[in-house]
Amino acid sequence: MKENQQSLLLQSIPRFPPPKGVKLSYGTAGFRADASLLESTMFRVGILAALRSLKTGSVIGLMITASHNQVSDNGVKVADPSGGMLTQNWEPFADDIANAPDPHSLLQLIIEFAKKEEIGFEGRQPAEVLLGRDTRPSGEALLDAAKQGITSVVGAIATDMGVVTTPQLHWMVRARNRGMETSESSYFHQLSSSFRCLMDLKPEERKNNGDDDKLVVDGADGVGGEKLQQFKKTLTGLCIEVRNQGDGMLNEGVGADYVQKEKVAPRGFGPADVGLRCASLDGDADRLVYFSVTSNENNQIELVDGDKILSLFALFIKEQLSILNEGEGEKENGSYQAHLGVVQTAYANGASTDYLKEMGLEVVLTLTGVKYLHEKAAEFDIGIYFEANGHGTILFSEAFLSWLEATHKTLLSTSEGSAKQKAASRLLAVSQLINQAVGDALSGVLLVEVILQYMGWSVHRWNELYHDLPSRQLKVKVVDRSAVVTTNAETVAVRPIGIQEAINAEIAKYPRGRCFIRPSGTEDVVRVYAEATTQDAADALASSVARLVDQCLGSGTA
Ligand SMILES: CC(=O)N[C@H]1[C@@H](OP(=O)(O)O)O[C@H](CO)[C@@H](O)[C@@H]1O
Ligand SMILES: [Mg+2]
Repeated sequence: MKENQQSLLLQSIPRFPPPKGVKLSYGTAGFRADASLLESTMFRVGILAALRSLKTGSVIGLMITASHNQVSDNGVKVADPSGGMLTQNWEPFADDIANAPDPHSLLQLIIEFAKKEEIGFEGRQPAEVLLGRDTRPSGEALLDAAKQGITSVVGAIATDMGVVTTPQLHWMVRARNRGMETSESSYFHQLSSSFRCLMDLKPEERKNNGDDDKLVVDGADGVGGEKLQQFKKTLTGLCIEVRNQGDGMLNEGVGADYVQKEKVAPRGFGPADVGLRCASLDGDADRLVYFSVTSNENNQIELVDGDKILSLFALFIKEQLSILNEGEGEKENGSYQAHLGVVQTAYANGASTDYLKEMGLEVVLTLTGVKYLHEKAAEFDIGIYFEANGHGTILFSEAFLSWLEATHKTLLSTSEGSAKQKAASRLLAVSQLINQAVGDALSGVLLVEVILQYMGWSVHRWNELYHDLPSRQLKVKVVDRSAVVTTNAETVAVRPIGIQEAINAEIAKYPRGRCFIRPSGTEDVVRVYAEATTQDAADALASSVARLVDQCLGSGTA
């Protein structure tokens, strides 16, 4: 590393001393902590993002958000050139620099890493990082720290995209690296035009449905609510009312995480909404769940979670593929047997996995965290991934898309208006609508809505696809959550020694019981998940295992 670069870093590094006695980890989805602890982390991740840009010769994203966490928390995640999550190979470097205790050791780590990764600082195009943040009040100061980190790499450019959803920033990074326009309006334009195209391809008899059929969306009092309120004005054929647009406290009794975990209606929804089709976004709008208020009391809901969204998408895609392949002998006529697969985690409801397998789909389980699901889904021609909490998307391989585009062109010239041509158009429109970089609640909501209209289904009909096994999730606050170590896609705890045997003894008491624990990567808690044949049994199993965790490691249930 040249001297001018070293001295630039040495000038800026001391301005952001790390907090004392705090160990930070890149975790499930970037660094997260109380916002007051994060200035030095932002600055350092800014440096990392600029280095990543130099290494890849591409634009990189840096998003400041703590998603579903309480408003006083904040966090940061990095988007790679494809718009996906930062390559996992760089996570150890992120952990090391975030925790480097003094300027000298930080500089040393950067010099060594740049050498190992063969990052040249001169003679190439300068680094560029696109920055975004959610609506958290701490975001502005943290953005400034990140910018200073970026610009302490010689020549690096920090481009502020303002307050955006996480998926918008990922989309912009991807678009920019493909030579496309990166503005918010181009993002909205892509979503609305592909949505329009899918609406126009509805079966004739369903063409007039939908206009007076309202969807009510809980915006979590975050950035997603604001954006949807703005975006919905440009949509026709869909009536959306947005509540919790940002006047109330972010994520406080609202949002997809709250609705999915507590299984109750969010703030602002009540008896007057019984039976309506409702949806909830999370704090940075990368998660989406649907629900419908079922009773006048206790805010009870029918929850339609990420597993059901995945099932709906899988059904639709499978149907379009079979229309497209109808009557085509394998390998004849250029037909392409697309490899369709779905990816879930251990939190997926057991009934959903059974349902998807019965549909003849290949189902893969990965660790919790989009970075794992996305990677796996990218191995298919069409890979659909969803976490039960509503984070997911549909990935189309380049090879499949090229085939689809060519086939569509041929069909347009030979049999315009045929069922096959329409199926090809629909699949192409889905690939434009659904975010290819990361799960996106705004594009997700549009795809769900258009598929429901295509099928002529109500939210209740959709929810009847299969019946969820009753489940319960709890959090346990412990002294050190890293004391829990898991294996087998997080379903077996190998540490603390003996705890898994005790959990197994509890599980054995319940028919079809399933339960596992794992340390959260976003909150300072151990999570407990339990499933059984009745809600009481799931609740009892979760509580007894939470007690075990507490006795073994902890200090009271969160
Ligand atoms: C059980 C659960 O919902 N876990 C969530 C949560 O991670 P944890 O590591 O469990 O805190 O936040 C992640 C980021 O949003 C999300 O990917 C993941 O699914
Ligand atoms: Mg989120």
